[in-house]
Parts: sequence; structure tokens; C-alpha cells
Amino acid sequence: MDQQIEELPEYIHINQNDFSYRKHKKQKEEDIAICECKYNANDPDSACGERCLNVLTSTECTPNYCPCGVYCKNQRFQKCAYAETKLFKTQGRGWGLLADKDIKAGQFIIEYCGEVISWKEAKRRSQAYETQGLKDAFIISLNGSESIDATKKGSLARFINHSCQPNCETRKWNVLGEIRVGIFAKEDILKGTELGYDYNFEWYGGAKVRCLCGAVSCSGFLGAKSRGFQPLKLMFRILFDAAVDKNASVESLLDRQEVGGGEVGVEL
Ligand SMILES: C[S@@+](CC[C@H](N)C(=O)[O-])C[C@H]1O[C@@H](n2cnc3c(N)ncnc32)[C@H](O)[C@@H]1O
Repeated sequence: MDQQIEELPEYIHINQNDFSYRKHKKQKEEDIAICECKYNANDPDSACGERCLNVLTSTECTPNYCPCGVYCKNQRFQKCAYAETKLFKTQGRGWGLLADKDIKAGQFIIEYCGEVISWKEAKRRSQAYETQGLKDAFIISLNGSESIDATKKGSLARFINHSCQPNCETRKWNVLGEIRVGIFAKEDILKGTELGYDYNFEWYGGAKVRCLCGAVSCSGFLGAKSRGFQPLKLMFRILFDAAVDKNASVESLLDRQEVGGGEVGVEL
């Protein structure tokens, strides 16, 4: 068998988050945000471009409710409006993803899809994966209490490596009442360039990994910066959770923070 094919990782490819762990939220009609855009054939930005009230609040328009109807451009997660990308084998960092066509600054590249799980389950899985000897870690933060695990099910975004000088970043969008994570271009990216984002604030790494991103400003290890700030971040996170959930006990608040083999996965 061809060496490349033999080495391809085993996972189930999905283009939508998997909600086996909890029910998918159904958006209530009163929660639907309706913008004030009016489609104008002479102005391509009129149908939910940069000036759209929903775009400004990182919320996708809801089909059948958007005044621009079929012309609405603000349904990129829902329509899987991804950039063209290609999987490739890196030197020492496993698989990576590169741009297969020029990408513009700010462009939505791909959704980070996987299984939506609680932080507690993320902690359990992260420890189990480490025990099983899995070299690559695929769990990222979704919101204050949940994570996305792309280890067994995921989109091609699971192959994007960490860079200390990234050309991409993660952004969270409200799509039909659920938060979803997208990878967006921070700058213009030429065809053939590897895509990378900074794992520091989103990623629950397992064992300490030496960073091989090659950037002049490389911090040395994956997630190294966020580790340095953990005590302070942890304190803010607990204060924030306590303010939101007034009935939570101190133990449950602490428990929520401990994800990833005893490491703290904090979303800023
Ligand atoms: C989300 S996966 C990325 C895809 C992975 N390269 C693969 O082959 O499946 C994260 C893992 O990739 C590797 N990795 C990502 N960025 C890296 C970097 N800058 N230096 C070294 N290893 C990296 C680490 O093993 C990390 O646990």
C-alpha cells in the first residue's frame, strides 16, 4: 500500500458539531436576531456584509428570517462556505493544512468541528488519551462550560497546527443559538502557505510539546504562554463563573477549570 495512504489518520469526517453528548439547542423564535439589511444588486456588501448588525455581533442570520433572503452572505457556517485547503505532511509536526487557493485577510476558512462535551468530560478524555499514548491533542475550548473534541470526529480544521506567529485565529460565532468556532485569516494568505493559529488560549494539550513552528518569536512549547498566566486566569475564570452561576459550589467551580491532565483550559 502507498506509504502516504497507510499513514492517514483514523477519524470520522464531519462538517457539523456532534451533539451525542447533549441535545442540540433549538433556537426560539424570540431569540432570532433580524438585521436591517436591504439587498441592492449594485452594492455587493448590502446583503449582510460588514455593515450588517448581525455580522457586527458575530451572529449568523437565520434562514427565512433574514430580509435579504437568498442573497444573505451571513450564513457561512451553516453553508460550510469554507476556503480551499489541502492536507499535507509536515516536517516533525505530523499533518498540517495549507491554503489551496489565495485567502483574503478576515476570510472564514473552516469551522473547527468535533464532539461537543462538558469540561468534566474533556478532562476525563484528555487524561484517557494521554494514557492511551495519543501523541496529538485535539480538544479546544468552546464556552464557559464546554469543549470541542475533534479526536475521533472532526473537520479538516483538526489538522491545523500551532504557530507562535500565526496567519489565522479562532473566532466564536452564534449560529442558530449555538456557539461555534471558526478559523479565520488574520492576513492575506497565499496558495501553498501552511495555516496556523495560536493554541495558547483555546487548546487543552496533553503532555508538554516542544514547538516546531519555526517562528522567530517562538515561545518554545505549545501552550507555554497560557501556562505562565494560569493562576491569574484561573482566578478570573472562577470569579466569572461564580458571578454567572450563583448557586455553584466552590468545588464545582474549581472542577470546571481543571481540564487537560490537570492543566487549566481557559477561554478568554
Ligand atoms: C490539533 S493537532 C494538529 C494536527 C496534527 N499535526 C496531526 O498530525 O494530526 C495538535 C497536535 O499537532 C502537533 N503540533 C501542532 N502544532 C505543533 C507545533 N507548532 N510544533 C510541534 N508539534 C505541533 C502536536 O502533536 C499537537 O498535539
